Amino acid sequence: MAALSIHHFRQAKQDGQPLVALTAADYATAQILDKAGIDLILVGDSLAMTSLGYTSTLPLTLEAMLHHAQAVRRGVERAFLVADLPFMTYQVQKEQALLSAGRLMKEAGVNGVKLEGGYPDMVETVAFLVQRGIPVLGHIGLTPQAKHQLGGYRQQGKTSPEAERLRQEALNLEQAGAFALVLEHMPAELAAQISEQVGIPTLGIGAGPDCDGQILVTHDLLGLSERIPPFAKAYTNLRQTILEAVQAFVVEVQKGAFPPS
Ligand SMILES: Nc1nc(=O)c2c([nH]1)NC[C@@H]1CN(c3ccc(C(=O)N[C@@H](CCC(=O)O)C(=O)O)cc3)CN21
Ligand SMILES: CC(C)C(=O)C(=O)O
Ligand SMILES: [Mg+2]
Repeated sequence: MAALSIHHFRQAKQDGQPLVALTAADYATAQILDKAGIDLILVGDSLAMTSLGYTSTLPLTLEAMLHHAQAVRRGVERAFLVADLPFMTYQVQKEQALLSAGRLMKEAGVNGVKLEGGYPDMVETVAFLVQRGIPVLGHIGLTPQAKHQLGGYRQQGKTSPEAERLRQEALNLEQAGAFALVLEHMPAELAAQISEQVGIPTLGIGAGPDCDGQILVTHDLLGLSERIPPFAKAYTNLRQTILEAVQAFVVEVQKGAFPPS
């Protein structure tokens, strides 16, 4: 199976073919997503919450991200593989971002990185990485690493100056060379406008149906999360399924039915 390249994303937008992206944090999940034909697999820093039990994405280290990205890499043959740059591994200066992205590419074999924010310094950082051959996925709207600045995981871009700022950030990130943009938790109409304005594809999460593709956290889709954001959808309830399987094992062992004699 041929691995997808950066060109697939622009082509999909031109063809009006919706892009599908999901997160993964381990080998088995990555294999299943890849088999299902997902276009992009993100080793999202949300794994700090879904897989590690933290209450935000802030504690995740670059070492922990490398460990998960390496596991995911072994399970992916076709999808374009992107890792989030963890909090404070890229914001200090653009050289820090380059070194962090470089480690993820060399030590985990990811195809690109995602970083949060479209403010002028971050746009410069994106250009710095792209010029040095690193595909960058932008991320604007709700940027979870800024939760304490934003006052929680609230929808962004609700006022008209805020919406205008996000439209400008999208254009600036496109100009800097980002190959696609994540639009998180913003009004559907704003995400639709941004998607029409930029030539690169947008991947929406809580950003309505008119993005060029959608991304979700796999734990939410599978019903493994304790709570899911208001915009997510659980397509199954694996918490319940796993509980029932484990309870069946407990019962069989306790009554001597497993292993069979
Ligand atoms: N499992 C999981 N799924 C995600 O989509 C996700 C994460 N984790 N972790 C990182 C961020 C956090 N996300 C979230 C989390 C909660 C809300 C949420 O509940 N929002 C409510 C209340 C916001 C508030 O006032 O604090 C809302 O109505 O917008 C939204 C996005 C999206 N991302
Ligand atoms: C939800 C996506 C966009 C993300 O950044 C993550 O999972 O960390
Ligand atoms: Mg993230």
